[in-house]
Amino acid sequence: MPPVPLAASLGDPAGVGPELLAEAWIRRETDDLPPFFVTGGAQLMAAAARLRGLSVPVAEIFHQAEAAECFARALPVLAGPDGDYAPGRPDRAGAELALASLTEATRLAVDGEVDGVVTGPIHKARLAEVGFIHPGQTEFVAEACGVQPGDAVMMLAGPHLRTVPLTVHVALAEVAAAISEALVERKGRIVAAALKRDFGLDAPRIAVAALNPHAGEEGRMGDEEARLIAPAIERLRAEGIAIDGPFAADGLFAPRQRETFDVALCMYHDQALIPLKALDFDQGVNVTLGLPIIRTSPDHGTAFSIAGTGKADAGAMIAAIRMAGDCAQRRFGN
Ligand SMILES: NC(=O)c1ccc[n+]([C@@H]2O[C@H](COP(=O)([O-])OP(=O)(O)OC[C@H]3O[C@@H](n4cnc5c(N)ncnc54)[C@H](O)[C@@H]3O)[C@@H](O)[C@H]2O)c1
Ligand SMILES: N[C@H](C(=O)O)[C@H](O)COP(=O)(O)O
Repeated sequence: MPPVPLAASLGDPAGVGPELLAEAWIRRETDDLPPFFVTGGAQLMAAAARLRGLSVPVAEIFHQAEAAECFARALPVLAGPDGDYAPGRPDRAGAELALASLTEATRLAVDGEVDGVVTGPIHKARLAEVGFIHPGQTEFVAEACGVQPGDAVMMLAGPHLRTVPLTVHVALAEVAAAISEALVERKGRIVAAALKRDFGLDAPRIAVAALNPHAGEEGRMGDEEARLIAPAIERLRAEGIAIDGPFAADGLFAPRQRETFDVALCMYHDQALIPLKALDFDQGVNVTLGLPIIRTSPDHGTAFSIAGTGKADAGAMIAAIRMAGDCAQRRFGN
């Protein structure tokens, strides 16, 4: 029986998503990628590949079951909404196409028709203009799965580091108020379980970053560490989770420190994403933990300014496809 494929959404069609999916297909053998297909946009995908100078035969398919069979000779694209390829020029029609593609890929995963979904980069402000009410794709996919947004945990993963932001798309001014013992405990448990189930780590080591400089310097620069973070860590340790901290965040990502943990639970978006993107931008994957489906995405965004120029690196997209396949294999044995 052919393997169950992955569904990939286009992302914003004016961004780098389509050309990087085309490049991933070209590199399917050298990079040993699992079969995937794109949800919608057959003409657009062909145009994106052409402009990047890639010879990619596009096969329009009418059912996901056809994807694995034709993947070796053509890039399968599920028949559906399409559009003109206008790299670097986002518009309303493109945002609608991005949303339709994401919705269909997610539906197929939720219905168990595909092994997982790889979401192309969307532009959140453009999507909001066409009725997307979620802070990001993480929360959209969570809702489609019937999972509370807080229980869908964003992890960024690269060859050198894995990080999880405790608070995500929250203004910096609101971060301290959003941190609670319950949130640290809830996300800590989800991270520990997911690294076991989907990443094959028997006893994942979690390092928790402090919020304040010098981990609060014994209360002189904030007390969230002693009041909220440390008690939650203690309770998780009592449950048998290998978790430690809170550690001053400035030293946590130094090379020697990185060897002491499998994932860093960080307090806010940039605390988690800056080290990851500094070290692993071209191979960084955004993966959602705690879902009944597998969902990954490249760590980068739409990069409108370089879309269609051939400058965009396909490494993160390729890593996202490979990671979705690896997680699916561990979880479903496909
Ligand atoms: N996976 C996702 O859906 C995802 C991830 C991150 C950001 N975003 C969204 O993307 C939009 C733009 O965000 P941004 O400008 O902060 O980040 P961005 O990642 O689009 O761009 C940041 C910088 O990195 C460069 N870059 C991005 N991808 C690259 C690649 N593959 N190869 C080479 N260079 C690359 C860009 O040219 C730019 O200089 C925002 O709406 C943001 O929310 C989406
Ligand atoms: N915070 C993510 C990043 O910078 O990589 C990005 O905004 C994607 O978020 P979603 O996967 O929730 O769209």
